[in-house]
Amino acid sequence: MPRPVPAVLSIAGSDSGGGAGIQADLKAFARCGVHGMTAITALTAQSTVGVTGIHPVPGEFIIEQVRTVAADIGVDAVKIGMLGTAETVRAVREALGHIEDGVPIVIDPVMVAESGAVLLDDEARAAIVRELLPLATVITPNLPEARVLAAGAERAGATERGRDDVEDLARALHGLGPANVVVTGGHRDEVTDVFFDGTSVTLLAGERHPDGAAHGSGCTHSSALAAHLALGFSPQEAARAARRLASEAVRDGHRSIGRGPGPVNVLGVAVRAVTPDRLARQA
Ligand SMILES: Nc1ncnc2c1ncn2[C@@H]1O[C@H](COP(=O)(O)OP(=O)(O)O)[C@@H](O)[C@H]1O
Ligand SMILES: Cc1ncc(COP(=O)(O)O)c(N)n1
Repeated sequence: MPRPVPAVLSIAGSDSGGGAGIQADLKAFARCGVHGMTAITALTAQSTVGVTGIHPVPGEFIIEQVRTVAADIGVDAVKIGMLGTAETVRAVREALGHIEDGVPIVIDPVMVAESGAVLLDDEARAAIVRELLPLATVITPNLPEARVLAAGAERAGATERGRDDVEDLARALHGLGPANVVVTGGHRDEVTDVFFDGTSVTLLAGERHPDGAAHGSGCTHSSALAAHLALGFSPQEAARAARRLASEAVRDGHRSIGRGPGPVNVLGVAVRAVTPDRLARQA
């Protein structure tokens, strides 16, 4: 029987502060109207201020999480976020073998949290490039992540040189094997996402919300993108929709939750808590 709504799987880390990672992904899936599923790669003890600990999930158990949901529910798109270690990358590569060929895969090569904490070691970065990027339908690095990945590409002889221009960066990253590249714009003044499909570059412009809250913006973006692919949108249309949703989530974000960069709020004004006061007023 066809699923009543698409089912989208996030393979990513948990953010105990509720702003990024798996927690952001499930909120983005709910906002997009798809059924969200999770295979957790690592637990982080994390707040808006920093990460105090990382507890990787054993590779075998990452594979088991994916195998279990794929066998019963099925998977219409995958989003991959924080991986942390090379062992985790290898496990995720194996886990993808339990998902049908042709299911779209979005990879957000998470390296550093908004708070500055490092979430990926060097060996893992090389493993992502080698094992996962060639499988991706879309990769969604932010500008610093794109620079790091492209530098690796140059060392491997995959690109020619000098990569400060974002469009050139997107082209260089396409050379690593993904079908499409989005370099997200949160770290640039004009906040324009750069989309490259191997033939042409499209600039996905939009409003900048300088006073918003951006912890979780990248996770929200890549999850919304995966959800839109599952819903049948083209990669470019999905990237446009994801940019809009992420930007609104930053705009509606909670600046005063925590002492660091506050969490995005992808559910926006649609969700208002039912407080005893509000309930009494309605009665
Ligand atoms: N201040 C902002 N105003 C509007 N959109 C933003 C803002 N910051 C990030 N975005 C959008 O959120 C998405 C994630 O971008 P980015 O912040 O670059 O990712 P990351 O969280 O991985 O650093 C992109 O679509 C980007 O354009
Ligand atoms: C578990 C986990 N995954 C990803 C991020 C990056 O999120 P962002 O760059 O949007 O702050 C994070 N901080 N924690």
